[in-house]
Amino acid sequence: MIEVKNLKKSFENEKEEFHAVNGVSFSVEKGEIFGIIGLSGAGKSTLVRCINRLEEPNEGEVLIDGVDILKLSKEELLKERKEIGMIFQSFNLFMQKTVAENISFPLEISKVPKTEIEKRVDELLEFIDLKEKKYSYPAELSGGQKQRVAIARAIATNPKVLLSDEGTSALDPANTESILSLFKKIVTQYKMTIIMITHQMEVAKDICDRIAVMDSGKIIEENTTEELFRNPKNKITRSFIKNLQEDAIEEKLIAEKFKGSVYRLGYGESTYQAPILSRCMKNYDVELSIISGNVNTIGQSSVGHLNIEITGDEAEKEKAIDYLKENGVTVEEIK
Ligand SMILES: Nc1ncnc2c1ncn2[C@@H]1O[C@H](COP(=O)(O)OP(=O)(O)OP(=O)(O)O)[C@@H](O)[C@H]1O
Repeated sequence: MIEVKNLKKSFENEKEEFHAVNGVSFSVEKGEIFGIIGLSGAGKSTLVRCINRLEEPNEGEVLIDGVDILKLSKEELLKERKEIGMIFQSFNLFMQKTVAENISFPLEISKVPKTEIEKRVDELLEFIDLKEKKYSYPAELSGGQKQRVAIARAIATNPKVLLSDEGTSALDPANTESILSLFKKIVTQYKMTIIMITHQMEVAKDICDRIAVMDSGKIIEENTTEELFRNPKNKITRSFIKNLQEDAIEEKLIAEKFKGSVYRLGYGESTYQAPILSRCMKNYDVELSIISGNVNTIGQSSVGHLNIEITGDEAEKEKAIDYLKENGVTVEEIK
């Protein structure tokens, strides 16, 4: 069980003290997936980094099965960190190491015997379904595959808790889905506890047992996912849920209104500035109508989606879709 009590972390800005985490308390049971959702700047990353002391809190307690992480000496903390795995939005893999070497790293630090390391690495590769990439380098992997390796590395020492700091935010919907399934597998197979922070309600809603909403360094609402959706009390919570419902309404309207095939295109940093759609229309005998779309800035990168209707001959449509996919756009058929 993890208990966070009255956690505080402030930063000295030019003139005054800024309270990034301002008296946060919550507890998470073993085997639970606990989501912390909030807008940019709410203090989510700082909070989660205080849990494993990547950031030193000013005040409070972080108890993992009764052990207060904040009271540990540097040496004791190094040992206890084995109990806390963490993954990041940007994967943070060692680029000069192979997949197997990345996963071995925490085991080597923990002085696990070589033969045991080899066995554990193979077991983890099987678990994340990436056996064939054992000797590949991170640069040779897709974003989703990189995050699976980062997860294997984070859980290699069989920690009690896995912290995810926007672990799916850089991924397209299909890869997000596969990472969320992996989270579920970690909880059922290894009985770990997961604390995940996200700014996306659609990510939290399908997987979290309970969700806490954070704003200005405080938890402003906390409930089981079902209850939070049924009866959101705070304005910010309601706006997270409303956006989600608007997406669902939009998709229903699209299905009713448009005669042709409708697709949802997902694009990221490498694709959103390129004139892929206009080239697609030039190269193939199809018409593309934009229905709706958006761009979100996540950290340094921009990701977004476009809903489009494609009309034209079936064979041409297929070629156009292949062209989009070849150019790094994810294509999901809505109707
Ligand atoms: N090292 C630091 N020094 C000064 N201020 C900081 C530091 N780290 C974070 N902050 C501030 O604390 C606040 C909370 O930041 P934090 O990264 O925890 O928010 P967040 O909810 O994770 O947002 P995002 O999703 O954009 O990362 C922000 O206003 C940020 O500018």
